[in-house]
Amino acid sequence: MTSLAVGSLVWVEDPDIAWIDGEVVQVNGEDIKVLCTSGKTVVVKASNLYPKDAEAPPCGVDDMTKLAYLHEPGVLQNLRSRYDMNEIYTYTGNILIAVNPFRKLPHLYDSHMMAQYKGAAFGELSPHPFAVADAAYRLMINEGISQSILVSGESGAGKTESTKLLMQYLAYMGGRAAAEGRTVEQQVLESNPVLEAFGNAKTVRNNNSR
Ligand SMILES: Nc1ncnc2c1ncn2[C@@H]1O[C@H](COP(=O)(O)OP(=O)(O)OP(=O)(O)O)[C@@H](O)[C@H]1O
Repeated sequence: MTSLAVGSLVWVEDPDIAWIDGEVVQVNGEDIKVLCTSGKTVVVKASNLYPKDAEAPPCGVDDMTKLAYLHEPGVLQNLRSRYDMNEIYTYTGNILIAVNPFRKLPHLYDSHMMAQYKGAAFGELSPHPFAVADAAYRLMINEGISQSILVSGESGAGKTESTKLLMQYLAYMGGRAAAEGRTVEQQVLESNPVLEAFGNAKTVRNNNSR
């Protein structure tokens, strides 16, 4: 980190909460004394400090490319600010980051939401898996090229749930014709529990691991 002066706002690694913010109170060569917001004072090497953006909005930003500093504490702070307001999705450019809410948020995924994302320009509405699915669907239709959506994360992160949402949206867009009173969308989504019953198992990180 460059230009460390007394009064600079910084992030310091913390053994309990990963990162804590504080203010530089003394500079002694490479050794920097920081008064953390917890009230604790620590002495840290300058190379282990990260600048904190004093002007970052308290409610976070919906696309992390808007952050002044795209380092680990900055990214985690932004995701946390948004999560605290029940905003579980955040973009980094055209990548969607999902933070597992571990509770049901049905208002985020109803048919009204799907209708809103239909044809909306990417980035115009709040970050959402429906926006990613819509962009892929439109590229497939308009360019006639196969599309892939990569869903990655550790066990229990929410890959299966996110994939189901992507499937839900693609089935909504592509399968309107009703057969035997049920739409293709319903039929595709109803096959999920059967596949999960045979293909999933409980692990220490996830009750419904694939
Ligand atoms: N968007 C969400 N809304 C509500 N609950 C969620 C959401 N995403 C994940 N969860 C919860 O977290 C649990 C684990 O998520 P999920 O099965 O999708 O993880 P995974 O990344 O596929 O894990 P694994 O790699 O072990 O299969 C879900 O059973 C669900 O309870």
